Amino acid sequence: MTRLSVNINKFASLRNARGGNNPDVIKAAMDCERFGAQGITIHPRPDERHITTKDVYALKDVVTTEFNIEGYPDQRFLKIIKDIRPAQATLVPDGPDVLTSNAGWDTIRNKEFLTKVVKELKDFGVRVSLFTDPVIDMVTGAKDVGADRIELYTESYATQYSKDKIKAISPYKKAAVKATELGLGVNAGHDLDLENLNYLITEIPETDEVSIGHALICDALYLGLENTIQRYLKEVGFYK
Ligand SMILES: CC(=O)[C@@H](O)[C@H](O)COP(=O)(O)O
Ligand SMILES: NCC(=O)COP(=O)(O)O
Repeated sequence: MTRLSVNINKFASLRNARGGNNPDVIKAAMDCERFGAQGITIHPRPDERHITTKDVYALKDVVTTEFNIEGYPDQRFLKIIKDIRPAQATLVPDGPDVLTSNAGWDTIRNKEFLTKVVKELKDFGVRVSLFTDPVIDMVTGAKDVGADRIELYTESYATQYSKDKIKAISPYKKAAVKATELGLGVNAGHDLDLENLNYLITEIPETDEVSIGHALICDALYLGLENTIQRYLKEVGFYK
């Protein structure tokens, strides 16, 4: 069964636009869980453009489902993980100034660095997932550095889905098969939405978890948060 983790970054983007506490990010996390989300994902970027360090510590006390914290493993991030001990840390190779995540790790070139940080995080009792392009060598590299899971970076799947979904999913299926062979769990995320989600899950049923933020929050503006989460749960096959 694939689990749905709701990425709540965009609640914080909206809140930060006015500097007050509307919407309340902590309440939003609790509501997402109440409405059925099986996890909460955040990506506390160094510039605090959305989720702030203060949010991270406040969320620790309220998240009762799987807490997944994403980020580049610099000293700030490592301290957050050490203090919070979430269920999962997802490492992304983002520079501090990217608009949004735009690539998976080169797990071969960064082997030494990743081996060190993956071990450090696993020693905290945290599951470690690496944001990875659907490239076999990168999946093998993720295994070699000691990761527990990969998170397939689904931007190119999402972009190509409407033109040729069979072609779009093909490298992802191969990467997921390889990951499973190697004993790695498989997560997926980035630009997943109500259009492209079900096909991904149908073609890669071994997907352990999807983390979805941008499209889900946009949908919630029209459909309401509870209804939207229920619709995403339906797409991941929760209501069979
Ligand atoms: C790793 C990943 O794909 C997401 O965390 C994505 O980067 C969302 O981050 P933003 O909300 O900052 O775009
Ligand atoms: N890991 C992906 C994520 O958390 C959300 O990505 P998006 O749905 O905001 O593109």
